[in-house]
Amino acid sequence: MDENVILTFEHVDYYYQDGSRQVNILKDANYSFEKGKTYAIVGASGSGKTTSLVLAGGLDKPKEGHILYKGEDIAKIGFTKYRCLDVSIVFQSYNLITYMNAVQNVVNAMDIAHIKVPHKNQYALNILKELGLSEEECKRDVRKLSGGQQQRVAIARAMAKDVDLILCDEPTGNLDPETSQGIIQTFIDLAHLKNKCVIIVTHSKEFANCMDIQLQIHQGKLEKINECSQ
Ligand SMILES: Nc1ncnc2c1ncn2[C@@H]1O[C@H](COP(=O)(O)OP(=O)(O)OP(=O)(O)O)[C@@H](O)[C@H]1O
Repeated sequence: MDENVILTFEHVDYYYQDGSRQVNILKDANYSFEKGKTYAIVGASGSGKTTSLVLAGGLDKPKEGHILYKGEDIAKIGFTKYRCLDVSIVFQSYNLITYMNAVQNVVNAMDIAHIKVPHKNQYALNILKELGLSEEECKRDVRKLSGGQQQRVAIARAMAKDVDLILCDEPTGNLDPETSQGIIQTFIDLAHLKNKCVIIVTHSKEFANCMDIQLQIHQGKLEKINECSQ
C-alpha cells in the first residue's frame, strides 16, 4: 500500500430508503486520499457530499464496500475509537458543548483524544487566538459567540486533536471574506506543513480552487475534476 494514502473508499455503495424507493447516493465509489493534500468535494446540492463526509468520518457505515484508514477497515478499527483518535470532523452545526466556553470546548476535545500537552488551557487559547478570537471571546460562553466565531471554535477543536485526517462541512459558510481567507490558509498549512489530509465539502468555488484536488460525485462515483500543480 502507498504509505501516503490515509483514507480509501473501496467499492462503496450508499443509499437512503425513501418509503419503498431506494435512493442511490454512492455506487461503487472508489478513491484514495493522501496525507499532505487538501481536497474539496464539490457539486450539486443533494449529490451526496455530506453523506461522503459522514461515511469518511465513521458516523455511518457503507451499505456495501469498505472505508479504510491507513489500510485498515474502520469497521475493524471500531467506529468510536476511529472517531475519538484518528479523525477530526467540523460539522455545519458545529456541535459545540454549549455550557462550556471556547477554551473548555477545545480542551475537552483534546481530553477525548488523549492529547497530552503541558499547559492545556494555554495551548487551546493559542490555537483559538491564531484563528482570530480574542482572549475575552475565548472565555465567553460559546452560546454568546456569533456563528462565525462558533465555527472557528469548531475548527480549533479539530486542530487541537492533532490527528492526521480533518473533515469539514462548509467550514467558511458563516465567515466574512477576510476570516475565510485565513481559515483556508490554516487548512492549507495543516496539509502542506504538518502533513495532514484535509477534506472539505464546499459550495464556494473560491475555496475549492485553493485546494489541491477537487472531486465531485457523479453517478455515484467520486471523480477527480481538477488537480492544482504546486
Ligand atoms: N436521512 C436521510 N434520509 C433520506 N434521504 C436523505 C437523508 N439524508 C440525506 N438524504 C438525501 O440524500 C441526498 C444526498 O444528501 P447530502 O446531504 O449528502 O447531499 P449534499 O451533496 O451534501 O447536499 P447539499 O449541497 O445540499 O448540502 C439528498 O438528496 C438528500 O435529500
